[in-house]
Amino acid sequence: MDAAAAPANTSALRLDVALALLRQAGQAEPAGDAGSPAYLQALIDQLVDLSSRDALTGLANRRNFELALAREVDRVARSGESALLLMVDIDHFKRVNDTHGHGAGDLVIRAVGQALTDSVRPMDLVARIGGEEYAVLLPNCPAAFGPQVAARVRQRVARSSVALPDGQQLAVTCSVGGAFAPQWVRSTPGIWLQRADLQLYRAKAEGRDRVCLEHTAAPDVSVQEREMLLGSHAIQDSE
Ligand SMILES: Nc1nc2c(ncn2[C@@H]2O[C@H](COP(=O)(O)OP(=O)(O)OP(=O)(O)O)[C@@H](O)[C@H]2O)c(=O)[nH]1
Repeated sequence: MDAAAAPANTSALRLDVALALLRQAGQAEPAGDAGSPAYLQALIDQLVDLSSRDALTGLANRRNFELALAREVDRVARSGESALLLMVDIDHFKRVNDTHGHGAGDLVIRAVGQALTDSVRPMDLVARIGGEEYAVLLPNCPAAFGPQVAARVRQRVARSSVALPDGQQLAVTCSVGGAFAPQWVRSTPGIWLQRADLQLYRAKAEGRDRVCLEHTAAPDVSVQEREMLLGSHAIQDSE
């Protein structure tokens, strides 16, 4: 038998914690002989999936989102396609927890995650990246569609009322900030995130339940991005 395909000695593998995690997440143990390569690969795949998802909403988690954002920055720099990043934050969420309890807060977080997923294409990535903060990454989103897409996301959340166990219906709104990745420029995920975050901050400061997008379709290139594109000498030369 091929050594690589030989079953591992499962008693030496300590699979119990991995299997308990799967059970806790409501997933079945992989089929097949425990210790066989197919079984172990399926187990690894399930654990990878678990470690990429947010436990409360099932959305992509921050780790998964950061990987996707870095990939998208590279893709945009190579292809020149435009991609939009939206940061979404539930408005006055603390009040929900304070007034209705954390259980209600969790229901709202789930409902907003679902509304976001329903408002974008399957190819877009919706992630929960903090308590009541989400990111939506929209590859191949032409600049002219940005305002429309962001408005749809905000409206979809505002339309969804959340049913609480005591029968109350809770209205929720969110603020949305967005920025396009600079095309043809090797930027960094951090700079892109910062730009979108700045717009989210504006949306909150201007009254919430609104969208703020970075103004220019081809956003200004930061000093750091210009350095990456042209080298620091070119920056000094042009100043
Ligand atoms: N129920 C629940 N609450 C959470 C979770 N994660 C964070 N929070 C709460 O989310 C609240 C966030 O409050 P703030 O950051 O003040 O934001 P906000 O009340 O939404 O105010 P604005 O964003 O300014 O509109 C805090 O009370 C956190 O405890 C979670 O997983 N579940």
